[in-house]
Formats: sequence, structure tokens, C-alpha cells
Amino acid sequence: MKTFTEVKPYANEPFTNFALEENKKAMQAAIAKVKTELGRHYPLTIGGEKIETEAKITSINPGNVDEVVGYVSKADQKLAEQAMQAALATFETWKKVPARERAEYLFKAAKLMRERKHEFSALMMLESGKNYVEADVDTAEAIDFLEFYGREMIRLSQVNETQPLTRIPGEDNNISYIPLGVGVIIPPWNFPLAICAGMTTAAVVSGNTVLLKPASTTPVIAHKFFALMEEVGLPAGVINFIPGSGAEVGDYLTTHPKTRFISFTGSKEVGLRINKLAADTAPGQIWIKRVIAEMGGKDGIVVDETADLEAAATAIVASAFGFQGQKCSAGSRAIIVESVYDQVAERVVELTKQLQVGPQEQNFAAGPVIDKTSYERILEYIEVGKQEGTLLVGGGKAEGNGYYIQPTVFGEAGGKARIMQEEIFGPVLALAKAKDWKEAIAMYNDTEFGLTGSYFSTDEDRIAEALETVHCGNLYINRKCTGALVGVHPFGGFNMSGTDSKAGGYDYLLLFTQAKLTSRKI
Ligand SMILES: NC(=O)c1ccc[n+]([C@@H]2O[C@H](COP(=O)([O-])OP(=O)(O)OC[C@H]3O[C@@H](n4cnc5c(N)ncnc54)[C@H](O)[C@@H]3O)[C@@H](O)[C@H]2O)c1
Ligand SMILES: N[C@@H](CCC=O)C(=O)O
Repeated sequence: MKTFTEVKPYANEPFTNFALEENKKAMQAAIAKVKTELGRHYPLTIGGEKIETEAKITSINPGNVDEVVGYVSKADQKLAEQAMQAALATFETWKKVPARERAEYLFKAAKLMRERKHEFSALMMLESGKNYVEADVDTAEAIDFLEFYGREMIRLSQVNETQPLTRIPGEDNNISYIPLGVGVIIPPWNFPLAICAGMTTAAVVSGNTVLLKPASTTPVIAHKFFALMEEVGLPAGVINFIPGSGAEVGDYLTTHPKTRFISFTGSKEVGLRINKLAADTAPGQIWIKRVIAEMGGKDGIVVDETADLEAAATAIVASAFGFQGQKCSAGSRAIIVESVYDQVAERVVELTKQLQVGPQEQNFAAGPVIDKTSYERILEYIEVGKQEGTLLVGGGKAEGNGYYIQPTVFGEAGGKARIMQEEIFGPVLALAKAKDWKEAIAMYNDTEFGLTGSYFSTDEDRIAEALETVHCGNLYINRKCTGALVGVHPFGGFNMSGTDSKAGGYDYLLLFTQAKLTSRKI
């Protein structure tokens, strides 16, 4: 009989306090260590076989574009097919591994990741441009996902735990949750460890095998996560690591007849494409593919005249500029009741001016954006903003050997302005004026998205109405709209923000399983 780790009640991984010198030094040491490992080559892994390809993804440090983080082998359609065959074969054995044993791999990985926390964060920092706090939060969330989904699978595997069935005489009826098959996991770059680890391990712990195609800007940290799962002994072929072009490998696997599900987190455009392609039935396909798609947002903060205005301004700035506004939860709009608009706008500008821009490894508040494409797109939006609103602070490039942009705030933006409607995914905030709190909520709701939102008020009646009428997957009252915690704030959005598949929630694993009812005459 196997021995397993004792499973204690789930609790979130604490964040590191970098105000303490010893923690700061530990992170600096981790960065120095990771720097000695830059420029390495990373293979694909298919069914446990390491494959070096001639074509490579070159991952660079967005805060110092002369620094190569690593060279990662790149799958083409032939290798994607090989990976599919490996995953199909492994599914036949992996699906029979008891849930408790599957969960154990996640618990072991969580333990090792916790021990090497700063090493994971330091690599992520160099590859994605996160500063100390943002990287630390990402690693903590990855550990949370491992711990949480491990426990969730154990719970789900207890027959009739999730759906206690009505008993009738003469029959023994049971319901259990069995895996789906081979899934394609397509994470984004902006939570390159947490979301990558969460999406992958949720699928795997549920008994599926997967093809993991990481984002092309952050494949090295994805590889470090994959290597950790190998280190804890996850059988070969359960996760097949196949970095590659979204258009080439992604489309091939999305339309593949043996793909049973696609778990995607990323932009609206790519999510909709996957949804459309997956809806077609390929020759030989015997199921309807399941698509889990978590997409973008145009999140916002509503402030009424009864609110604690200092708290609101602080939350607006934190939500807009954390990780340079590159969170799907980023509060890129603030809608403020006109009687307090000037006061809030003034304070937001003051706080934004305090955000210093510089290299992430020196822990500046505002680091680089992810790559040249994003950099140019964001700068274009800033030019659009100059036509649509009043530039209050920022407004262009910032100094540095990387993709640095000044935290930028526009005032007096109209509700239909592009900077109020479109996801910019960068350090750009639009402030808009509403005549009263009802109009402010209506303006908040007037986008195609519905991911996160905050309402600042001290009026209980209005808060009660806001709780009902602000239409988004994650609604916060009197706090920022970023920073959901696993198990505490299950995360996912409405409308064009996705399928509201709540990551870090108690119904998430159901998305990776199918319920089987068995009825026996007794
Ligand atoms: N709702 C959420 O939980 C959530 C969380 C994080 C990020 N996001 C969103 O993600 C976006 C930023 O991430 P991104 O720039 O990596 O998004 P993206 O859509 O450009 O890419 C996401 C992933 O899809 C892959 N891809 C690209 N084309 C593909 C195709 N044709 N088929 C299959 N895969 C393909 C990419 O390589 C990447 O791995 C933002 O819109 C953000 O709001 C949403
Ligand atoms: N869950 C994160 C956002 C993930 C998307 O980028 C938050 O709540 O801030």
C-alpha cells in the first residue's frame, strides 16, 4: 500500500514581505543564481522523450532586450501529432491511477515549489518583467493551485460526495466523475507560472493527459514547471511539453479529431477562434469537444460620492498599474461620480506620478511590458487616448533597454471611447465622469466584457443594488479589482470575458470530467 502525504485543510500560501531585508536579500540571491543559468537550451518532451529541434523560440528579458533567457525547441504539426499519440496511449493507463495517487504528485510539486519559491519567482521576473511582489504572488498562486486541485480531486473522487443521490428501495445508485481524454492546454504569458500550472494540473489530476503549449514569450518558466512535474515522478506522457506557434500547432490540435477538450486562457480573439474551430466535427471525431475559454476584460472601478476617496484612488492606481496593467483583471477604467471626480482624479494622478519605471530585477514599481508587439500596440492606444481624453500623466515611452512605457492616465474619457471599451493590456488608465452612481454602474456595464469590477461606496442600499446589477464574474466592494485568491475568490468572467469557468473554485474540476451514473438492482 502506498503512503501518502497527510492532507491538512487548504490554506493560501502566504506572500513574502520584501520590506524585510532578509527576504530582499534572498530574492537578490535567487536572481543572481538564475542569471548564471540564462541562455540554456530547453527541449520539447513527448512521452518522456526529449527532442531538440532546429527551430527555436528565443525567450528574451523584456526589461533588458540584450539578455536571452533561453532557447526553447519548437514543435511543428508532425511533432504535435507525435505528442497526441503519446498522450492518447498514456491516457489508457493514467485514467486508471487512483485519484489519491494522482493528487499526491501535485502535493509533492507544491512542496518543492515552496522550497524553491524565489528561484521560480526570479526566473519568472526575468522572463516576464514582473517585479518582486508580482512574481512572488504568481508563485504563491501556483502553489495554491497545486494544493487546492489536489484536495479537490480527492473530494470529487468520493462517490456521491458532490451529488448525494436520492435513495430508492431495490437499487444501488452512484455517481462518479471520470476523465475526458486528451486535452490541449493553452495558457497566456501574463501569469506564466500560476495559470500555466493551474490549468495543466487541474486537467491532469482529473485523470486526463495533456499537450501543454505554453505562451511563446514565457516558455522557459513553463519548462521549469514541467520539469518539476517530471521530478516528482509524474509518469511520462501525462504532460507533453510542446511549445510552438499558436497559429500552427494551436489550430492543428484544436481541429484534431482526438482532442477531447481545450483549456484556453488568453485574448478574446484567440478564444473565439478556438471556440469556432472546435465546434466543427472532424472526420472520425466521436464527441463534442469541450472548450474552456477564459478571455480578456475591460475591468473597472466605480466610485460614488459617499466613498472613502483615498481608498478608492489607491485601489484605482493599484488595479490599473500592477504588473504594468497586464492582468486580465486590470482596472483600466475608473468611473467616478461628478461631484467627487476632480478630487479622485487629482489623487490618482499624484499616486501614479510616484510609480517609478525601471528594470524589474531592481524591483521598480513599473517594469517593462512583455514584448515589442505589445509595446507598439500600447503606444498606439496612448495616441488614441490623446484624441479621446485629456492626458493627465505619462503619455509615452520611458527610458531603458527594454519595453518601458510611462504609467499613463487619461481624464474625461467618454463611455464609448475606445480607451473605455477595448482591452489595452498595458499601463493605461481612463477616467470617466458619471452624473450619479446609477449612471456610473450603467457605464461600467456598457462593454462586451464582464470579468472584474469594484464598487466604492459607504451607502448600504447602493452597495446592495451594485451587488445585483454590476455584471461581472468577480465583483469587489471597496477594494481593488485585482488579486483573486485561490479558494477564496474563484476567478472567471461573463460575456466576452469567457466561459466563467471559475479557476480556483470548487466546481472547476467538473470541467475536466464527465459524470457517470451507475445503477444496480439489489
Ligand atoms: N480570464 C482570465 O482568467 C485571463 C487570465 C489571464 C489572461 N487573460 C487574457 O489573456 C490575454 C493576454 O494573454 P496572451 O497575450 O498570451 O493571449 P493570446 O490570446 O495572444 O495567447 C494565449 C495563448 O494562445 C496561444 N495561441 C495563439 N493563437 C492560437 C491559435 N490560433 N490556436 C491556439 N492557441 C493559440 C498563444 O500562443 C498563447 O499560448 C489578455 O486578453 C488577458 O485578458 C485572461
Ligand atoms: N486572477 C488574477 C488575474 C489573472 C489574469 O490575468 C487576479 O485576480 O488579479
